[in-house]
Amino acid sequence: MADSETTTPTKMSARNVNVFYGEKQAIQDVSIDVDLDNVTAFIGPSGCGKSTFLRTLNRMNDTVPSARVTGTITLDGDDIYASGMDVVQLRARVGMVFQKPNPFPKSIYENIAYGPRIHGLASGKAELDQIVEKSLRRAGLWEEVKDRLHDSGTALSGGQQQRLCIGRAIAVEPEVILMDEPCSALDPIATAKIEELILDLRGNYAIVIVTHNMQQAARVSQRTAFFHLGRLVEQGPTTEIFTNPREERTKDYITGRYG
Ligand SMILES: Nc1ncnc2c1ncn2[C@@H]1O[C@H](COP(=O)(O)OP(=O)(O)OP(=O)(O)O)[C@@H](O)[C@H]1O
Repeated sequence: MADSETTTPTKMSARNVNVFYGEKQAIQDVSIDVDLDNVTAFIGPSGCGKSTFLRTLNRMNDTVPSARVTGTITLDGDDIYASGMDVVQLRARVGMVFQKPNPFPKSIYENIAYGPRIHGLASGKAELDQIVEKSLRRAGLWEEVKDRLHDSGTALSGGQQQRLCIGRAIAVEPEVILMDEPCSALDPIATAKIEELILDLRGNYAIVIVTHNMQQAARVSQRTAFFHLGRLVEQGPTTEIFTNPREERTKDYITGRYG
């Protein structure tokens, strides 16, 4: 199991959150806190709403015309659905890594430099170069790409592309990183590298990961939330959820009885 959870301040809070796609309700009355220094795993059977809920945390659901969110979600106490919220800024603070690596069809350097440039984080080329190096180092990719920064990001292997996407998220200095099944398109070696990276990043960012892989949830997370049919059934320290779940449905899922 991953290192035990630490008691850390809450970074994000969701209270009584519902999500609808048109008439269909995909998330029902979910309340959960995301801690600053822990990795939180969302697990549950396909279609239970993990991705939908994850996407409420940086308003990615805004991009789906039929989606509607009710309830309250806060980041450092501020309502992220408040009318004055700058969504571009929010998504820089709450970054996201997707299931399929999706680097821009640009150079490795540009993949990382783009965000800091548009957010005005660098005053010149030298500072931008530093941000690119620091982000690629943090993403565990620097040594592999430092001599070919101007090659296309899409020419990297799948695992390298995913680390590039993590580097791209890190480059704009996020506070929270949301990962939606970040390893599902990767082989076991590339997966192990991403898991190591998640453990390295822990403590610098609040991290939430959606995963279908129980072993992965156990390895990388300190908190686990189990979703079923759009509801949050149970949440708690990962060790407890995996060894001593309170709910029968959680036990059935983690022992592979359904899902
Ligand atoms: N854009 C959309 N429009 C309409 N319904 C959607 C949309 N996205 C998801 N849904 C529905 O919402 C429910 C939850 O889907 P979601 O993708 O969040 O589940 P999930 O637990 O992440 O599933 P999986 O593990 O298979 O990725 C499903 O019934 C799904 O069909």
